[in-house]
Amino acid sequence: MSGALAADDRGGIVVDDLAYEALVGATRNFLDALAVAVPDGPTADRLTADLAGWAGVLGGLAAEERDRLFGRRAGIASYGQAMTPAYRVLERDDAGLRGVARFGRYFHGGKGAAHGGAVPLLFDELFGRVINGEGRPPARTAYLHVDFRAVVRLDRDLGLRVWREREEGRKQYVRGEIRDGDVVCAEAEALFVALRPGQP
Ligand SMILES: CCCCCCCCCCCC(=O)SCCNC(=O)CCNC(=O)[C@H](O)C(C)(C)COP(=O)(O)OP(=O)(O)OC[C@H]1O[C@@H](n2cnc3c(N)ncnc32)[C@H](O)[C@@H]1OP(=O)(O)O
Repeated sequence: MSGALAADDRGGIVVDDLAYEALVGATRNFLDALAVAVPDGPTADRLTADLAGWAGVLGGLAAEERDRLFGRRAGIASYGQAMTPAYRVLERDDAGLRGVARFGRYFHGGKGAAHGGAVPLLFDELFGRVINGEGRPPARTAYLHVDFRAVVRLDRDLGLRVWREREEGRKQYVRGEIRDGDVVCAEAEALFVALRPGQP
């Protein structure tokens, strides 16, 4: 077993964050390879069977939402999920965060640029992380506005910045930007509304 960044024991299962981070990274590499590959029939059949086998293994390890790891491990890259482009938080406090992101080939839209839906997806993820900080009631996105200023190119380290703008009762406004060097590729603004007790 690899050394753990953090480990805990969940009903006899020892969680190893380093191993899980590597698994999510391997999943991202797989999706990037899938997005550009042209497999012949037998190769596609073999891969389909392998994937079905692993889906069965993982299916036998399913946990309740509160005990899952995917998107729930603050100490590892992208909180341990592969749904959004990969990111890493470099600095974070209650006011916001700075980090880096990389859009892999899985997020290709066309002509070398990232898919237009992947950009808001990343903003929503980052905004949610900032707004749903320690000790705050959970809040959901009410709206998310994105301005696409320049194409987001794939396989490049991009700068991220997210900051809380203002708060009005349950309403919290947040802004962010994605930069490629000095070029602002996308800017976003969102409203999050804190949930009342019992709200889903
Ligand atoms: C969770 C843990 C995650 C923790 C983990 C975090 C990881 C990432 C999370 C990403 C976050 C998401 O994607 S969340 C998933 C995407 N979002 C959703 O599914 C939300 C669906 N919508 C809803 O559930 C609801 O509409 C709410 C909760 C947003 C608001 O409903 P409500 O609670 O009944 O509040 P309501 O009275 O309507 O509105 C309250 C105030 O906000 C204003 N308001 C409401 N919507 C809007 C709007 N679109 N544009 C302008 N203003 C609006 C109202 O005018 C009002 O202002 P005033 O009259 O008071 O001035």
